Amino acid sequence: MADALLQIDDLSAGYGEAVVLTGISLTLAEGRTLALLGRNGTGKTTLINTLAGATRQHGGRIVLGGVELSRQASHRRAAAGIGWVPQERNIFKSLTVHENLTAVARPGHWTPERVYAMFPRLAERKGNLGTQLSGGEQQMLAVARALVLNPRLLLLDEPLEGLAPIIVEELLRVIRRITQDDGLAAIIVEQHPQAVLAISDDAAVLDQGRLVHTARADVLRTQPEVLDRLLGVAR
Ligand SMILES: Nc1ncnc2c1ncn2[C@@H]1O[C@H](COP(=O)(O)OP(=O)(O)OP(=O)(O)O)[C@@H](O)[C@H]1O
Repeated sequence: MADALLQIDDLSAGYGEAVVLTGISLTLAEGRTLALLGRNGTGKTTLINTLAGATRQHGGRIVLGGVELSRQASHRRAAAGIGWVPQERNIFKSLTVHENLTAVARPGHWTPERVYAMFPRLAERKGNLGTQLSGGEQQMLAVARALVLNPRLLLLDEPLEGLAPIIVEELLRVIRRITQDDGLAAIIVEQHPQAVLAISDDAAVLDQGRLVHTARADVLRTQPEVLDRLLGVAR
């Protein structure tokens, strides 16, 4: 696809000499959300980390908005438009919420004020240190921090993991707004498919480091037998 925002061609990557991902080819158009699914240990995090520049790429190409990212360091990828929310959240715990945002903010649509409007809980906790936040608030801050980078592509690695149901609802609502109303492209990794398929346009399933299925999210949602075969869950 000539006008794809993200183009991945025949990617292989892993850790040191170990190859985890093989032959991954995928495109994502501007403004679309991709649900990246797969059983435990199939390479979802490795793919996200590879896009963010945190693994060893063994072959293939990653192109974002016409810029080849493959050999670029993580900070250059952030400048090129990758907003990464890693599984471990990685907020600066010794800084306040506000300092976490201002430390990384880049000019653009997403200012700290706009982010606070989206996450009223963070606005209330502006002066609190990272250590004083609940798990859900830390996750919101991790998403907020990626947003103020004003990325072209947001990478969310299991953003709902370990959170209370009420926080899950709140985060899903915000992620939906960011991706659907504001048109930011995103890749969301999740173990539990239904919630993420409901807010995604496209879906891709990994198995043993390979891409084994791509579909429209709304179609895959209605195919419990396919979900069961690919993920071992029908819900
Ligand atoms: N730092 C690392 N060094 C070496 N191997 C790793 C490392 N991280 C992950 N792996 C291996 O890479 C493979 C894919 O792991 P990955 O975390 O990408 O899977 P995943 O689909 O995200 O799983 P999960 O849902 O459990 O997080 C696994 O076999 C794992 O053991």
